Amino acid sequence: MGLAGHRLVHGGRAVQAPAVVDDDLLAAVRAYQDLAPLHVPPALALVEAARRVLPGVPHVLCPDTAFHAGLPREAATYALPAEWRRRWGLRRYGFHGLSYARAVRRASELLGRPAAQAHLVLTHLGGGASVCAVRDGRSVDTSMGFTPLEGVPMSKRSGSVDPGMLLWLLSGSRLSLGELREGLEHRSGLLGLSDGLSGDTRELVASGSDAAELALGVFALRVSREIAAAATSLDRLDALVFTGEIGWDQPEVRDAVCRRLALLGIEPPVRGNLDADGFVSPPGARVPVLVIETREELEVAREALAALRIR
Ligand SMILES: Nc1ncnc2c1ncn2[C@@H]1O[C@H](COP(=O)(O)OP(=O)(O)O)[C@@H](O)[C@H]1O
Ligand SMILES: CC(=O)OP(=O)(O)O
Ligand SMILES: [Mg+2]
Repeated sequence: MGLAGHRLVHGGRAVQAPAVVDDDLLAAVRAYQDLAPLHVPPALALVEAARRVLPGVPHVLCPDTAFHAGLPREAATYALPAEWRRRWGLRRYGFHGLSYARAVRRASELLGRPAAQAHLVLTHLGGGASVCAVRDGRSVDTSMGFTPLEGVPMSKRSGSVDPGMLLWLLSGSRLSLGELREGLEHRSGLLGLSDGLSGDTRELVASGSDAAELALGVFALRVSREIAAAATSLDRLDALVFTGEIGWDQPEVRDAVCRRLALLGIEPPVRGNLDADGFVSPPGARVPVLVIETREELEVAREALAALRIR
């Protein structure tokens, strides 16, 4: 028997754990697609096509949000009118959960400590970027919220910006809703910071221009700030974990982030890129720094199999 596993970035309230697809579930997911417009519509189109090509196998949706489903309420709640929160289900969900679930398991193997006892800060830096605090193996805070637009700057997405500025841009006839969305989702982040040069840190590091330096500087500041903030949810820091495409292949970014975190006992890495998951911190470092390759597809396979075994 076969099965097909699918990454679903936003499960909303419809899919809080890996679940086998049927028509009702897909209809429920469709209600959430505009909360992750870059991710969910193409994923749903793929699920529909895969169901037509492989009608005889179960299709399992594995949500990014599942890893954060148990966020403490202080971490999940926005300081907004309670009536709005109730009416529209406004809350912080968190994303990159498949990446974090696997990275926590790999980090605990490398640290020789059970995942259920691990206190970690992890950062997934790639097309999308986020930070997550893990306490006793569970997500207790994360930088992305209701949508994958909150938090640190990303390749082309803005991350958090002053909500008052967004209101100002929308008022009068400065920007339309469509223009604002397009700018925040496609022309911001590293690309916007570097004045359109690139959303890819490899090109920014190679460029060495003033605009590239500004982009990398803002990125390192925002990521290290979010890491320090995440650490306030932990009693101790067993390790800092870099993952995501940039986390994996950009030693200059890891170095710039770690240099800002001396107060947390983190030292600059002594190793560059690795061939396999491992340590980049010096031997005996007070806080080990780990680099773990993103393999979301392996986590999807694992979670999809587990979902079927339970049934
Ligand atoms: N150092 C980097 N290495 C790899 N990808 C990078 C790097 N810096 C930025 N990126 C961007 O991150 C994305 C990684 O690819 P992909 O995995 O498809 O994106 P996503 O994280 O959105 O799933 C690409 O858009 C790429 O341009
Ligand atoms: C949730 C998210 O932003 O995912 P990605 O980094 O794959 O775009
Ligand atoms: Mg990705």
